[in-house]
Amino acid sequence: MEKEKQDVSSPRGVLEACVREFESETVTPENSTSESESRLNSRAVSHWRKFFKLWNKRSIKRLASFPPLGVPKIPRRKSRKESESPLLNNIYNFKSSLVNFTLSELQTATGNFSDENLIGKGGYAKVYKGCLRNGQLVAVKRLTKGTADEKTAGFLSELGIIAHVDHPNTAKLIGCGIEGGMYLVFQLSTLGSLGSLLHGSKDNELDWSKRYKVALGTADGLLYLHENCKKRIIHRDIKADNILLTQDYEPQICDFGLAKWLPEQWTHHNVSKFEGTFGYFAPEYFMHGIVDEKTDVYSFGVLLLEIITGRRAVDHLQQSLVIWAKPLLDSNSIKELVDPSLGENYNSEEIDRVVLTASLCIEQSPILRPRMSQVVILLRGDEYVAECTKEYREKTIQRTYSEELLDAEEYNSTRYLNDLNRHKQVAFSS
Ligand SMILES: Nc1ncnc2c1ncn2[C@@H]1O[C@H](COP(=O)(O)OP(=O)(O)OP(=O)(O)O)[C@@H](O)[C@H]1O
Repeated sequence: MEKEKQDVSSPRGVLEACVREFESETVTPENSTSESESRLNSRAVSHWRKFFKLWNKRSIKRLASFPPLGVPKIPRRKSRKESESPLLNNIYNFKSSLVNFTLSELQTATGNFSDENLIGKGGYAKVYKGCLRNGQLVAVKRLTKGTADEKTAGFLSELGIIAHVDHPNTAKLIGCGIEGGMYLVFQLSTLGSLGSLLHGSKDNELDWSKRYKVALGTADGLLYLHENCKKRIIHRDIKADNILLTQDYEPQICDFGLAKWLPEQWTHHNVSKFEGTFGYFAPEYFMHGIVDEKTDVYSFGVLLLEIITGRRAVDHLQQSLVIWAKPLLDSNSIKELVDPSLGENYNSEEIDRVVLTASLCIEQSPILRPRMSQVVILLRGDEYVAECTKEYREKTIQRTYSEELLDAEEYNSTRYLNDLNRHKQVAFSS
């Protein structure tokens, strides 16, 4: 057991190293910047400890024989058909499988973009259900907002990212169209978005096992974007409306309109214009415009809270879910947190894991938030670790820019709540 504790490549080692790292980085009196921050940090460590206790209680024997942790291999999608547009091929390094649709093909598929086929409306686009000549069901995203230049920029930016993304938990782009407008054509996700199922008017279709599946799959998709995709991608708009569900409730991350590639050597990206969705913003994003992996982790934490509670990130009274949930998370009041429509029909071990993961992901200081590779371990627990392959790609733990900045700065919970309220006022004042 002692030997395993020392081994940072074992699952137990990874988690214990995290706890040790948190303890040494956060609660020593020398580097604690204020009393309140120290209290805040102790709370985060105690969240990790709670998780760890849970882990220890159930899996001590099996853990000893676990193989080192590996990242599952992602199957590559096979090519469908050569793109018909050499220009787009050259400029955007298109996947060879993407189709260039004519306007008349898209009109035929969507009943001339009829209202009956309108299945989604976002800030930038209208999305129509369609059926291609070969019978394939599609979602056609027609960019509607902004000047011609803004539409082109938005289209190219989303296309440039989504065309490089290929994972079971990301939306599947089939092709695009640039005749008579800007169109992106995706495989249809028949159940629509997680947001529409969680908050829609239909009877509750999402039992706990489906919600847990959605949480796991979304974490896998986001891990892929951050760490396993050809480019390092920050999504920047993770929310329930941007998680689509296939017929068997497999989640697919969609809407790469705000996504950013971060070159390896960049610590972070800075933005001056606020884009995204209020209620999901990480504090370092609205305070400093910082975009990196940890800003997505925060949004993912809010998404987990939505899944647990069935509440919106910001409700009709403009109350923030994070502010509502924080005291309940801190006191581990699971019964008060859980969506009343679930009753007691949930697996308490799974819900404990999801609640603790959410608590960590919404920590105001990015350094206290886990990375997506840690989130996947936290959410899946020992069942996942037991299935891990022998391959272990050791990665040096590099701190993200926002971790460095927030660590260096005194940022306590009173300031955080003040900032959150201030930004809420700004967001809703126009
Ligand atoms: N492939 C798809 N299958 C089914 N429904 C989809 C698909 N793609 C999008 N939708 C629906 O359309 C909605 C809007 O899509 P999307 O988020 O891509 O648009 P947007 O204008 O970029 O939105 P936002 O304002 O969030 O940026 C989604 O929430 C979803 O309900």
